[in-house]
Amino acid sequence: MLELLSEHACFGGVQRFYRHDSQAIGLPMRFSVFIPANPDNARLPGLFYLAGLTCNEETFMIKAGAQRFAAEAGLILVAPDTSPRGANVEGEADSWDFGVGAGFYLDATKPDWSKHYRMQSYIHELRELVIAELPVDGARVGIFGHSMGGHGALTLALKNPQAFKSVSAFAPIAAPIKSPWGKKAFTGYLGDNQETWEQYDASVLMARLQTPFPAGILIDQGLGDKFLDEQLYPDVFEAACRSAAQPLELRRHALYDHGYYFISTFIEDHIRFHAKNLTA
Ligand SMILES: N[C@@H](CCC(=O)N[C@@H](CSC=O)C(=O)NCC(=O)O)C(=O)O
Repeated sequence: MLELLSEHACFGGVQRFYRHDSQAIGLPMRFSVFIPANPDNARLPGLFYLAGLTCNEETFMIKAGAQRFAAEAGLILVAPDTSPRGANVEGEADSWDFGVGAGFYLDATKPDWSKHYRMQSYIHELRELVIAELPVDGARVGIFGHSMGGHGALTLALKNPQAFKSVSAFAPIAAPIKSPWGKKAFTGYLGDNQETWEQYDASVLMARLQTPFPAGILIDQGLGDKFLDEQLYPDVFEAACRSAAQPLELRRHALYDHGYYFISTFIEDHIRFHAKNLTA
């Protein structure tokens, strides 16, 4: 059951914040939704946004400026939190890139973490929930995200193309097996066997892809991003797309950094990309 926490008129539609008891996580979780004006109560395409390290369910709705364009396109936006809250695992709040605010959109297997840190399953649960409880058309759901959330969006879509029919990302952690953030998260949540990490590496999944996304994948990357060289590896994902014959538009932008000024600059293009793919 959904508990409505707050509701705000926004661009002719409504911005809402909800809490619910998650079965996948085993704890209450929060998420946000933007629903455009929908006088006929029609089923509308839905677009999930997965946020990055240190973010929560509010960050995207407050900072990205997406609602204006979702209102124009007739898209419902859904933004989950980035980790369980209140799991009380020892050390879970000790660093900003692991634990609280850093669930990495995977299902942990290591003891202590495996009980609640199940964000991959949670995103699927939330998808089913918004289809059941809100006017989201289950046949027209897309996904995008930023940094850790870009990694989440790419891996969830690549593994579940029937669930997520359109995918894009801002500055994704595109080859986490090579990235210090990814190595820390995978070691902590999954253990030392690197073969188990591959199911959560977008570049590995892309290299093995059987059926490309016909509408292509859109990625924007700032060249002034301080995390680009050490953490993100868009070139590795680009090479994997080439080998899998996956159409990819990877746009590299001089000067832009890793933050929400970058995202808000290009958010309109992403909303239009998904609206086109999900209404075709
Ligand atoms: N605290 C960190 C910076 C954390 C950061 O930059 N988080 C990004 C996502 S990074 C990858 O997932 C973010 O989206 N932050 C929210 C925001 O409002 O910018 C540091 O000290 O560098």
